[in-house]
Amino acid sequence: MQARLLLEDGTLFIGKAFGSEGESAGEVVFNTGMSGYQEVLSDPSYCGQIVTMTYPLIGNYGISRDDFESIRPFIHGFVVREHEEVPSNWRAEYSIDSLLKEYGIVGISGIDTRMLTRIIRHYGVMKGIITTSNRPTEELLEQLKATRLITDQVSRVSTKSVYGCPGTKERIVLVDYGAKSGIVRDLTKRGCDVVVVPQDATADQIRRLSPDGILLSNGPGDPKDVPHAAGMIAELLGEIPIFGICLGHQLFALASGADTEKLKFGHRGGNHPVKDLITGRCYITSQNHGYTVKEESIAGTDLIVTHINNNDKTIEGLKHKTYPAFSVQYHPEAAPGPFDSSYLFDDFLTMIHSFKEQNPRAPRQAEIVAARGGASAPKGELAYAKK
Ligand SMILES: NC(=O)CC[C@H](N)C(=O)O
Repeated sequence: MQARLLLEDGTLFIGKAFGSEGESAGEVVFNTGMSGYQEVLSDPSYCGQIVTMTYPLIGNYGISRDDFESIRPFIHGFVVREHEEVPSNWRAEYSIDSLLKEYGIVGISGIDTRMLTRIIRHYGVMKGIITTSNRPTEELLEQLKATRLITDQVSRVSTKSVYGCPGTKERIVLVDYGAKSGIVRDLTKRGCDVVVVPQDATADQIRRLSPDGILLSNGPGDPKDVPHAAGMIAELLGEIPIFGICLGHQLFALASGADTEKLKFGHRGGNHPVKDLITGRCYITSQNHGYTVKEESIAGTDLIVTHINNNDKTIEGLKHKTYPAFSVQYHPEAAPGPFDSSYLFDDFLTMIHSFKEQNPRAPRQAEIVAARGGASAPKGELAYAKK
């Protein structure tokens, strides 16, 4: 069956349909990973986007039970050069075609993904629509131009209720803006007692869980579409150690008074070089983001830039001058991508331990709060107290 991919600028690609039949619009982005398509498909941060893989052969090792990064894929379409229907790998349980069909995701193969990627690199990310229908192209283009892309992705992908991944060590509240399983894996591997909370959890709800640390997860869309997050983060900053990843990093920056902006075509893939400005060392990182923290917005805040991207020099890491809080724009949990940055989870735990040593009362925040009838801890009570 034929499928078409039409871009907002009128460029039309004609290819073959795979996955589900139908029609789907989204923001067209590209990912440069040479493998890891299953993790890409199931990364909730792609909610609302049509993803094209620049690597030409996709599907050859199939889909396996263990490689999902969330409970289901949220992407709005999948574009590949060549799609392999018959996976050959001992871990494969079914094909990418079956996965897309199961979740109603429209795919298109057989198009020139190099041309598509060059268009996006040149003109920036834009809206697109994939269809298996026969509707006239002019009609589709009009519809696409009038289409407003969704902005409520975070509430679509976040958990609706609190759940735990029990452990015996540090209690980490993971705020789920669209968290990848890899983050939970990295925490539970270290023995952490992980409690996952919905994206709109309030500071008081989080305090009541007595966390030793808070992890702000990755997630889809524009950080400014999650305005309630900044208030929660600002309230807990200095009271409980915080680590932000990707969207979590952007939200931490906004909560600290910095600003974010959209990149022309983003960073998506497993080979982005990031420089640690403190040690001078370069790390190859896994990335998936379209927004970034504005460099000029850092001045006047209490943030320090710790990492930059070696390709375009954009901000990749931040830390707070006084409070126990840091964040990275990339993915230390990899999935897919290199594991070079997994040490950041150890750094987070080290930060938690030193904060505890300096603030022996800190783990009993919930009691302090309860004793005050739910009001937050008084300023100045902790060494890292807010100004
Ligand atoms: N993976 C992420 O968390 C992405 C963050 C944000 N949605 C962006 O595109 O920049």
